[in-house]
Amino acid sequence: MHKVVLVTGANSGIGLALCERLLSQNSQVQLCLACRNMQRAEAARSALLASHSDAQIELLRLDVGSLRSVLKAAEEIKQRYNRLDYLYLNAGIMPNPQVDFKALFKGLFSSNVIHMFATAEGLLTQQDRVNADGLQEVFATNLFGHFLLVRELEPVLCQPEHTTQLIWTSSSNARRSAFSLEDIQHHKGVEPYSSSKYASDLLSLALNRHHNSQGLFSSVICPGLVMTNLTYGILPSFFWTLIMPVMWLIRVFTNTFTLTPYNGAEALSWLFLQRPESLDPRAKYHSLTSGLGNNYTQPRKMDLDEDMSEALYEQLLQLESKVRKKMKEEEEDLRAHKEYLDQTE
Ligand SMILES: NC(=O)C1=CN([C@@H]2O[C@H](COP(=O)(O)OP(=O)(O)OC[C@H]3O[C@@H](n4cnc5c(N)ncnc54)[C@H](OP(=O)(O)O)[C@@H]3O)[C@@H](O)[C@H]2O)C=CC1
Ligand SMILES: CC(C)=CCC[C@@H](C)[C@H]1CC[C@H]2C3=C(CC[C@]12C)[C@@]1(C)CCC(=O)C[C@@H]1CC3
Repeated sequence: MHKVVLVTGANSGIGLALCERLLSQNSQVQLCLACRNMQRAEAARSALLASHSDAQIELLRLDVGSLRSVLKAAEEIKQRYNRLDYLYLNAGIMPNPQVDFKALFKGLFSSNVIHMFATAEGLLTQQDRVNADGLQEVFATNLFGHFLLVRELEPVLCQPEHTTQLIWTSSSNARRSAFSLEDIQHHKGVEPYSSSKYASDLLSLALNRHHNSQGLFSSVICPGLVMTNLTYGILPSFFWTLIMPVMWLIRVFTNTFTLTPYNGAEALSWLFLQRPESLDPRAKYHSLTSGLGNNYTQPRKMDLDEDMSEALYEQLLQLESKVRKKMKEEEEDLRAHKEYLDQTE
């Protein structure tokens, strides 16, 4: 039977490279590109069909940063497919990033320099905002929209007769100290990206605890530092091009500088080939590229706490009930308003 694979944020960067790699690995795979912009989704499909003319590629409108869009997309998925084999939770944003150049310069002369380049610890902050659903945008996009999608799709994902893999694109920037159970949306801090990625690591662990017995397995990957629209938002693309020789040199010391979307998608495509039961729920699977340009995947233990992951899971369930209630009330208000308008006409 053909494997059904859904990828969020599939129209560019690592998501698009993953689709390309999956089709090269298995031309029979049934791909669904879940994107918020249908024009970009069409362009991605055309690019994939140019190299894989017989590929089965469907498009789905999904804005993971909008609760209504997630619910609508989940309904559509349930109508289209009676099973999903892989759900790649890849869409992500890093709005208004700011590099601390002073810290970067200081770090260059410290013993921590490799760690700094690999994780961006102490180098990067972002400016978040509240979205139309009243949630912090980075949290809503990188974590909560995906969580709601998984919750809505549980009947399709949790089928004991076959396994499904959830695969989160996390980051080496995910850091415990950026995350707080008292502020899971990161209202107060300046590292919403790091917080949201650490939250995805915790959530993946909790999803395994709750759903492995139902055939659902969750993993997290880190693609390394990759040149994509996300990184072009941090520094302009011409700057990255200028410093490319320096980056190749740094790659000799830290294999996390994968640089191309193809290399960054290594761990995502490696996981496609693994038996989910054999994976370690406490490991992050890193895409790595050696100084000579060879790609490989390496699991590294994550700094996770079982109680913390359960507490986050509980909070997400509570937030889910709250937003569902709010959406229901809004729909009822709208219906009442329409009825009133009909009567007064
Ligand atoms: N590049 C890097 O160095 C690293 C990236 N990552 C992670 O990799 C993932 C992919 O990012 P990358 O390929 O680098 O960057 P890109 O910006 O190229 O890709 C991000 C993708 O997510 C989509 N997306 C963003 N917001 C939404 C939304 N609300 N609903 C649906 N889709 C959305 C984008 O769509 P659109 O084109 O419409 O904006 C795009 O397709 C992200 O989760 C990122 O955090 C992790 C570590 C390092
Ligand atoms: C000489 C040189 C390489 C300069 C660039 C300095 C910084 C802009 C980068 C150093 C480490 C990078 C990094 C990321 C962004 C750019 C850096 C801070 C990420 C945060 C991008 C998104 C991620 O998810 C993880 C990356 C870690 C490393």
